[in-house]
Amino acid sequence: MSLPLYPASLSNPLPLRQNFSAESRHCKPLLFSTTRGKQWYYRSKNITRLTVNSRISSLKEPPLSNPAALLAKEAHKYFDQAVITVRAGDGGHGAILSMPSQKINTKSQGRHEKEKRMRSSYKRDSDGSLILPMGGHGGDVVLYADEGLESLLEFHKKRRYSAKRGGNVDAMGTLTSQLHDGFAAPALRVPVPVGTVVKRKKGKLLADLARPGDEIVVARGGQGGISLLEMPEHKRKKLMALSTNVMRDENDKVLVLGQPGEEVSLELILRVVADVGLVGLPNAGKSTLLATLTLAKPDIADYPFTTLIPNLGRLDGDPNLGALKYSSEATLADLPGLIEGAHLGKGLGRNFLRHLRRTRLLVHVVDAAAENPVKDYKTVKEELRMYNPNYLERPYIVVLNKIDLPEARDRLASLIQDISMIGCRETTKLNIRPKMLTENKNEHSVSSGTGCEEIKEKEIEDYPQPLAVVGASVLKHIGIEEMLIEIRAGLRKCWDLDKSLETETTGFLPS
Ligand SMILES: Nc1nc2c(ncn2[C@@H]2O[C@H](COP(=O)(O)OP(=O)(O)OP(=O)(O)O)[C@@H](O)[C@H]2O)c(=O)[nH]1
Repeated sequence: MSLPLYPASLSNPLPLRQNFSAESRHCKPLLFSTTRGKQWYYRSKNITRLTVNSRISSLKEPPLSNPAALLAKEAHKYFDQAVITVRAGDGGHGAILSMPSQKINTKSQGRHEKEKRMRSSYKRDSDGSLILPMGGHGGDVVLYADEGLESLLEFHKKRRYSAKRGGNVDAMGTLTSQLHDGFAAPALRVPVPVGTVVKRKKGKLLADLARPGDEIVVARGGQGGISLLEMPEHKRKKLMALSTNVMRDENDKVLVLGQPGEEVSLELILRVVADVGLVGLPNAGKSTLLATLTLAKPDIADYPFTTLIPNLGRLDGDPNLGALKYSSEATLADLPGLIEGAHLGKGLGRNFLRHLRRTRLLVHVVDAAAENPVKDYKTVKEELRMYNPNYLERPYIVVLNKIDLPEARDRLASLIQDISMIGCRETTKLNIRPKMLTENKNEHSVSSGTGCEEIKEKEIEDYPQPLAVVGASVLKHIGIEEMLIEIRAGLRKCWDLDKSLETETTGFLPS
């Protein structure tokens, strides 16, 4: 069996591919001219092995028995995590060519003149050797953050993404000056929601696509094969003076084959990116609040856990800012209700607590008509503290909802006072930035070093008081303006803190 050859760059004579084994480094390198310049090639057994591996890994993926039904029923389990396999396109093939036969019409032109003209029409390298066409590069696979997507559910329906292969060199066996490279296949661009973290399956972090338009090449397309000139052995020596791309023996034919595209399994993890996170017990009115303030259309119903996956809505800028109106627009995330024990995974808890990670301002929504609103409020705060104490350092406001109901309206004043008093006055700049926050308190104690014991021991009363406590009925549109004023003031405070932190670290005022 002939052994394939593998391309390597001139500057780095070791092959670029990670699966290339050490044994092949001992193979004798060969230098060829390609349309991308001179390139080294090595003989290797690995291409055959790579192809076999990729087939085995594709067989391992277990198909979902009834994906659509399962996803609809248990969307909350799947919306923020997915494993996919991407395969870049193989390179197109080069061609084996022969030099054109030179029948000379001596009547009209001299033999040397015509030969010279034909030779000069070929593409040549700087050292005068012929450049032969190459197979097209296989398409890369690129993941990019798209604002239009909100969850990773689609990736459970389709788990495999393959880019196109590069085009072959279109040749009839004879070298002509008209020959072109095979076409390079376009990259396969796969949209993912903003906030998607891309990792190699059980491996290292590749990218955090946190802003719209962020992108990463996750699999590179294979390089196209080169073309070779074939000549009977007795004429080969003469031809080698003209070009390095001369086929020396049958084994060289593998160089003409395009290289396989990379195939990788990826883990996608979605972390919701929102300026404001709505938190509260189930049925407190979080989804109704989101629907009132934004154009979002979340499911609203009179039973707990109507919200299964976070809903996002866009809040318009502050009209008082005039021409700068849109500079203060923000994203709101309505998270599923938290219950006691959420930090341990009760209810839908733990999965969703992590989605607060990238929010700046928290809005606690409390059902003021409930039996004990202060206890409900404390339950939610305690769950946040147990999951990640840093969440309690963040600026927040409290909305006492459902004040259209008499039982809420009658005790509103005392509720506002009681809740305003929970916590300490001082605010710290510490950990305001969402990106600096760690996932949970265990991580926190490892990563933050000094002072973590102190944070762990703090009670909810030791964390800052709310920026504001407002009464509202989001259903009946009571107190909405006041609530909006407080949300915007809270957001401005977060942005100001961000700026001052930036100035402290860089020493420059941000533009
Ligand atoms: N009377 C009254 N009812 C309200 C108000 N806001 C919400 N509700 C009702 O409370 C119920 C729960 O509202 P949702 O917005 O679904 O509550 P949620 O906090 O998102 O609930 P989960 O999805 O379980 O987390 C619905 O029947 C709403 O109509 C309000 O201001 N007044």
